[in-house]
This record gives sequence, structure tokens and C-alpha cells, in this order.
Amino acid sequence: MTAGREPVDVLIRRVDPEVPLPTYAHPGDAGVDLVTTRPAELPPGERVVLPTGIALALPDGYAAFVHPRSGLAARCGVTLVNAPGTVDAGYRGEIKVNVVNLDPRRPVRFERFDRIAQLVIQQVEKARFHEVAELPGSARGEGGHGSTGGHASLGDRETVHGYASVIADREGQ
Ligand SMILES: O=c1ccn([C@H]2C[C@H](O)[C@@H](COP(=O)(O)OP(=O)(O)OP(=O)(O)O)O2)c(=O)[nH]1
Repeated sequence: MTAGREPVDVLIRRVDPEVPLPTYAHPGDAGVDLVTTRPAELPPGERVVLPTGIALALPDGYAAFVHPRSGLAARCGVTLVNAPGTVDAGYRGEIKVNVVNLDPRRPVRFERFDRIAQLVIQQVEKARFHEVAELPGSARGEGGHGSTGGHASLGDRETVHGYASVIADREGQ
């Protein structure tokens, strides 16, 4: 018996009647793979919006996030333009995936039902916003964008032997 919460029930509609229903490949997996129902070829640097053949009705208080697959990223340079894509609970349309080929040289080809992304379903909080004149203090304050020794302190064009330098970032650790 594995510990953990009960799975949440999610209604799914196959927009493409032949698309396989998503399943978790391993018990501890956070995401289910999404496939493309349309073949596509992407030259280096190109992007495309691909259909997945499924539509969901997520319970209120949940959202689904479309994440890249690390294998595709490492092997082919393929990621998502808007990673992670947000699927709202109220969205009833087909889930689409904004794929981009970041490889500088090689095109990539997807056949029908190739896995192109993964979908992570999560509970999400709703905020009630209260406007104030001053926010309470904190250790970080307004520091961000490299304030702990990151790239911003180098200026835009700082390079070491032709590479963008991460030395200041290491020093900040
Ligand atoms: O990767 C994604 C991201 C979003 N969506 C769908 C579900 C989501 O609920 C809807 C709207 O997404 P988002 O709010 O990110 O898009 P927007 O550009 O802000 O459009 P809108 O004005 O319709 O909210 O599009 C996808 O199918 N795939």
C-alpha cells in the first residue's frame, strides 16, 4: 500500500477518438504524457501549436500545467514556448502544446501520437488581494534579478572567452 492522497477525478473527452487516454507511466510520476495528433516537422528555431486530442473538465481549485519533456529537450532541443502552459479549470477546449525546436542545426519531426509534453495536475490557491501603502519588511526586500551575485551585476555584454559569464553567479552562492 503506497502512502499519499487519493487521485482526483477528472473528466476527459477525446477530441480525436483514436488518441490513447493519458496514463502515469510509473507510480510516482507527477505528469502524464501528452501526444500530438498531427504530424509536424520543425526546422531549427521554428515553433508550432500542436493538438493533443484531449479536452478536460478539471474540478474547481485545480489547474493543469503543460511541461516540457526532459528527454526531448536533451536529445532534440525541443521545449515549449510558454512553459509551463496553464490549463484553467474552466477550459473545455482541446489542450494544445506550443512546441519550439531550439536546436540550432537539426530539424525535428513528430509523427501522430508521438509524445511531445507532459501534463501536471495541481491544486491552486485563489488570492484575495488587499491593497496597502507599504508592504511589511523582509530579509530580501526589493532585491531580485541577480541581487545575490547573478548576471545582472555584470551588465549585458560581459563575456569570458566569448561566453556569457556565470562567474559572478558562482561567487554569489
Ligand atoms: O499550453 C497551453 C496553455 C493554455 N492552453 C489553453 C488552456 C487555457 O485555459 C487557455 C488559455 O490559456 P492562457 O490563459 O495561458 O492564454 P491567454 O493567452 O492568456 O488567453 P486567454 O485570453 O484566452 O486567457 O488555453 C492550452 O491548451 N495549452
